[in-house]
Amino acid sequence: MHSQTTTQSEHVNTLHDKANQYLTHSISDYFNNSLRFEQFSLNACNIFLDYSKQNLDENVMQSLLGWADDMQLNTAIKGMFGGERINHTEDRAVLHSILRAPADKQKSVLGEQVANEIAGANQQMKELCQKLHKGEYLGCTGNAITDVVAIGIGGSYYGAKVAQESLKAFHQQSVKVHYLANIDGSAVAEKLALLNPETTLVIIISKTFSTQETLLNAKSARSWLASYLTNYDISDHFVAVSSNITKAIEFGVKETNILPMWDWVGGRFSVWSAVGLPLAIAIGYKNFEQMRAGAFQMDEHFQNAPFAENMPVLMALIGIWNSSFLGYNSLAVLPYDHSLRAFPGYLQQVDMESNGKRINHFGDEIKLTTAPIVFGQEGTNGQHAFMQLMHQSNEIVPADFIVSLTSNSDYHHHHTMLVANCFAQSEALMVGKTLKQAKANLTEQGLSANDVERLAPHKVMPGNSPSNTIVFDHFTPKRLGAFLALYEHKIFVQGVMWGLNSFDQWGVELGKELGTSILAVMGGESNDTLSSSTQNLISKYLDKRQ
Ligand SMILES: O=P(O)(O)OC[C@H]1O[C@H](O)[C@H](O)[C@@H](O)[C@@H]1O
Repeated sequence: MHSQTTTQSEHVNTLHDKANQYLTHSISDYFNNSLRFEQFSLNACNIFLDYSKQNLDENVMQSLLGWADDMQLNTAIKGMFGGERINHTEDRAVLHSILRAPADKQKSVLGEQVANEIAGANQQMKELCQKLHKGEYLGCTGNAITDVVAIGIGGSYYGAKVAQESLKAFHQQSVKVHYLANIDGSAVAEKLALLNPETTLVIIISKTFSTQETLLNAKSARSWLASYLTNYDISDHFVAVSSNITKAIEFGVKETNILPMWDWVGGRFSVWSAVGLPLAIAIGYKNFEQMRAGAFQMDEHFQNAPFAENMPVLMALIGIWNSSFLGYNSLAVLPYDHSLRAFPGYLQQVDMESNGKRINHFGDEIKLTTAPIVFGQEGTNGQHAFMQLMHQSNEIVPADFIVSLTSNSDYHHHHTMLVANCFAQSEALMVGKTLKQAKANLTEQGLSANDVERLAPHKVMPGNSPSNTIVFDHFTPKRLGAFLALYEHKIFVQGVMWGLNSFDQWGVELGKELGTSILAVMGGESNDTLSSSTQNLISKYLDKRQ
């Protein structure tokens, strides 16, 4: 399916030529066209995208869309949804989206047997949720489970965590769901101190069941349970979600308490599978299904809307224009919504772990800048921190402002101020402030001519920073599903355009390997391949080790 490299398209050269000219184009000037906002915004699945504050026009869009055709984006989309093994370095299909599709679609793509496995896993999730909510899941001392600790990291953590926080209004009161991801012992101690072992269920989530952090945290949780519940069989306090059933059983999880995963669901896209179990427990299985339904709605939009009106495709092309052509190598993700405060962290994994690569399908270096450095924080906190750099440094940082029109709380006047700040920031980043304006402001404030001259340059803001504003009414499970799928597909499209495999993560694997080797050195093994810096740091640690 990979018929050509990114740079073989003539549109790429055209876009490079255009970029030089657009770099000095004022975004504000696009608004001389009174239809700018109408023409550069769209609605899909109850999510509204305003991209009128981007530094592009119809001309650039046409080249980007032409390039998408050259890269056979349409075929690539069909390939992914149809179950082609597009993750070619691991020889796997990429089918997280099938988990949110109706059963007949699952059957036609995966066959009857796997479709039945999916249905079985869903049934298992549903029953477990119901049992917990009714207080019928009992711990070994006969008390009902009241708390669930989900142990997992990366994709086996972030999706469920971010969705659970976003959907607070839908939380079930009967069971509290907690997460443990970091390997730091302080995190473990803090979490376990809140819990009663008699009424705690531990869900170990690991696709491979070999991730160091997850296994160590799970072992510590097991010791904690065992030390309190001596003389009891604690196996009912464990549930596992994994594609490695053997290892989960070896750990001590009952086979009937293991929910499956499949190799065609990538970790960072796995919240739609049983990896979403803690989330389903937190919000109820019906709401979890609604979230899948929302994502399916976005899947349908993505597969059927013409590219010029296709939200994930447009967001992908805009992002590529910014990073690969205009040379803006970062993306600030700024949710003006407290419930989405974990979203920047989640997106860091989904985006950077997917597209933070420089080699194309043919094994050659990609001649374009690929994934941006994604960072962000909830508004307005970010305004009092890194946004200074966005206004006045010599970096241009494109931004995604994400804002809910309705408040999640009764403090409506807070919400008005929050939204006002969001709109003010995107406007200020675009408009900036000229030297002339800065001087006029200072003169108005009554400063002496000398002070006006001295201070004015410090008050200048270059402006012209592009941004998207993504707007929705408050989150429902369905809308959140659509929103998460929007970013998933955006990232997929970007991978196709850059000609890279968005679904492996060899860089992360190297860290895991070295982590294991260094742990062995700390345990007494010698390893002369390590640098003297690392050897000495290990010695320093060993000198102090308690
Ligand atoms: O689910 P696990 O096998 O424990 O993997 C957890 C995580 O490990 C690594 O960080 C991978 O890069 C992630 O994509 C994955 O989600």
